[in-house]
Amino acid sequence: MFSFFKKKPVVPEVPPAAAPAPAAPAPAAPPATAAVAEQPAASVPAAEPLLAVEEPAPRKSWMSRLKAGLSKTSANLSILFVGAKIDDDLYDELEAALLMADAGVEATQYLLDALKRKVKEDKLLDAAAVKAALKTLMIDLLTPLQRPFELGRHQPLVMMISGVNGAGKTTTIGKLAKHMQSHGQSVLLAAGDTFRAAAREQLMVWGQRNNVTVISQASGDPAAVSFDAVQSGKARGMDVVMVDTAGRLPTQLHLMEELKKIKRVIGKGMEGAPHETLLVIDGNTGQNALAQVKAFDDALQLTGLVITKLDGTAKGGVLAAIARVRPVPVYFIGIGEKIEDLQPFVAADFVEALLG
Ligand SMILES: Nc1nc2c(ncn2[C@@H]2O[C@H](COP(=O)(O)OP(=O)(O)OP(=O)(O)O)[C@@H](O)[C@H]2O)c(=O)[nH]1
Repeated sequence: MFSFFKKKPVVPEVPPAAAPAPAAPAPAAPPATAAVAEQPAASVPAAEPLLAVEEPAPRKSWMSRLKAGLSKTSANLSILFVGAKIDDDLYDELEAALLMADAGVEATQYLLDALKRKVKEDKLLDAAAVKAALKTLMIDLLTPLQRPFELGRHQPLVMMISGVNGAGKTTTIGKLAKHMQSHGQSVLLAAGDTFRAAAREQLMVWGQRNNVTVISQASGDPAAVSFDAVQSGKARGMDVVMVDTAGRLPTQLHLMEELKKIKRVIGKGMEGAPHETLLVIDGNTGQNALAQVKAFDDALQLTGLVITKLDGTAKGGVLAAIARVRPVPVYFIGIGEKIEDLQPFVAADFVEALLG
C-alpha cells in the first residue's frame, strides 16, 4: 500500500475533490507575469491519459510485481547460488553479474570485498548462507537511499521535478498527485514544460479530468509559470505544488542554466522553496542514469530521486552504483505505467525482489 510520512495531521484548506475549476480568487498581489491559464480551455485537444488505473496496491501484489519487474536484473544474480561451491569461480561470476546489472565498478568491488570478508569471518560454507550474507550487505548498502517522503512540512510543500527527455517526469507527477490526493492533500501543478506545447496540454487535460489545478502559460517562460504556481499555491492554501520542467540533457548547458533559474525564481515566490528538488531517471539507462544524477545534483543540489521503468530492465543494479557514488535518496521507484506501479523505495523489498 502506498504511504507517505505525515509530520502533522494536515487538513487541506481546499478539498481535493472540489469543483474542477478552482473557486478561490487569484492571489491578492497578482504575479508580474500575465496570461496564466488554469485548467484547459474547451478547445484543448484530447491528450493521452497520463495514468491507466487508480487502484491502491496491496503489499503482496506490489512485491510480486516488483519481482516480475526486476526479473531481468535478478536473473543472472539469483541463479549463481544454486548448488554453487564457494570458490573463486563463484566470486568471478558474481562480479560479472553485478557489472552486467550496471551496479558499476565501485559498488561491485565494495560488495565483493565485503562478501569475501564475511564468508571468511563467519566461516560460511554453503551457497545459501553466502547468498543470505550478500542480501544483508546489499540491504545495508541501499538502506541509506531509503527515505520516506514527508508531507505537511510546509504549506504549500513545493516540489520541482527535473530529468532528461522521456524519463517519466510528467507521468510520475500524475501518479504522485493522485497518491497525494488520496492522502487528503490538495495539489496544484505547474506546467513548466513550456518547450513542448503538447506536454502542457496533456498535463492540463489530465488536471481537468482529475480535479487537479494546473497553472499554465502560453508565453513560454518556465520560471514565470513556476513563480505563478507558487504564488497561487500560497494564496489558495494548497498543500502541495509540483513544478514540471521540460526534459533536457545535462550536456545542454544553457538548459541546465535555465533549470537553475527556475529553482531560484521558485525561491523568490516562497522562501526556502523548492522544498524538494527531484530528479526522475529512467532505470533502463543504467550507468548513464548515474551520470545524470551527478550532473543534475551538481546543478540543482537534488533532495531526491524517482527511478522509473525498472520493469523489464536488466540494469536495476544502478541503485547500488548510486548508493556508492552519489547517494541521493530514492523516494519512489516505478515499475510500470499504472498509478499503483509507483511506490516508495524500500531497500529490503528491493533486495528481496532481486535475490529472492
Ligand atoms: N514501462 C514503464 N513506462 C513508464 C514508467 N514511467 C513512465 N513510463 C512511460 O514513459 C513514457 C515517457 O513518460 P513521460 O512522463 O511523458 O516522460 P517525460 O519525462 O515527462 O518526457 P518529456 O516531457 O518528453 O521530457 C510514457 O510512455 C510513460 O507512460 C515506468 O515506470 N515503466
